[in-house]
Amino acid sequence: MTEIGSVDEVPVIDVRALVDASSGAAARRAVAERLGAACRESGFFYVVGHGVDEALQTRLEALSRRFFALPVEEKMAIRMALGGLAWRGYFPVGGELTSGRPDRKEGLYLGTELGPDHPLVRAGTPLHGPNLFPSEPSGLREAVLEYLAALTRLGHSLMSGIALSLGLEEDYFAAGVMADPLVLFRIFNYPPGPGTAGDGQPAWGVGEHTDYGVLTILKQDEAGGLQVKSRLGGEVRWVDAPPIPGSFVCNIGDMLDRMTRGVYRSTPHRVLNRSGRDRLSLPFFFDPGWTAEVRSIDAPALRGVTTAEDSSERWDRQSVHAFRGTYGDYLLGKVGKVFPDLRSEVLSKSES
Ligand SMILES: O=C(O)CCC(=O)C(=O)O
Ligand SMILES: [Fe+2]
Repeated sequence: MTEIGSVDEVPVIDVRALVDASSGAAARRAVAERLGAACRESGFFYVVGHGVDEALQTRLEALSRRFFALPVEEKMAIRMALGGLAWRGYFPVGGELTSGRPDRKEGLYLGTELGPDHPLVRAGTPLHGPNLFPSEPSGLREAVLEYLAALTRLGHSLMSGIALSLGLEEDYFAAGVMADPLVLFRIFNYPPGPGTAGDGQPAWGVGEHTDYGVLTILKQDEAGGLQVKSRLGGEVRWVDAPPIPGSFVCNIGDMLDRMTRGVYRSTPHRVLNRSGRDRLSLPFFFDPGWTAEVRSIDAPALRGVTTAEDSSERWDRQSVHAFRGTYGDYLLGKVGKVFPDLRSEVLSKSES
């Protein structure tokens, strides 16, 4: 397999063999080994050879830019408050908090399109339901749904490699916690702006955090600004994960960290848009099913590993390893912190 190179500590991995169902076992295992190494070292990696149609990506990016260019009143026609329990819609700059501070970004919250008759929607399950698509620009709905289908396929392919890297059957996740994945998707626009906030701190597009689920697949534009907290060699430092044409940046989330007892790391990251223009990014979150029980995995590659407890070093000082329950329980505990205005509405409805 060709080595494409790496950007600081974030390797670039050609995943063609995992995506192509006709590839041989040895080629798949070779990719899996590289994924496993990246998950242990930085928890971040780029993927190329992923097979996601470039024309679809270009179309989605152009439509997203047209949406964000609309006057804010028009965008607010699909504000998140109207999405209710499904947690979908638009939020304006400053509407989301990470690490307790408002982020310098606006965004559109999306996810798997579920109609009112879907059993989870009927049961009033938070974060499940129909999307709130804008009326303008037309075509955004179709592009989003096509992209979600393509990225869901890619998510399963990458998870088959991650399963192999742990010495598990390829379908371990697809037949288990990812059988009915919770797919959340966001389109963010980070406006250009002051490098610092009023208190002299950097005006973060997104503050330091880890992602909650299993795997995040991020498409970012040319502006750059994503930073990853590297701990390679025992030294903590922030490294850039700049855009690489044709690639996605992937990182693993808290649930894979939890399942692997801290061997595969959900690594903190943050965004600062220093480009002087808008920065568009599209993170796709591939998460365990809402009712999936997340526990540590008995994998050959993890035998004899004791849990690496890192809560004292974590951005939120919380232990993912102490967590017991379903992914839905975990996520509900988190979302209220990032959208305090919506918290009471969602939590009170889901309890009733
Ligand atoms: O926009 C980005 O580049 C990253 C966003 C992110 O980290 C997140 O939404 O969890
Ligand atoms: Fe993130």
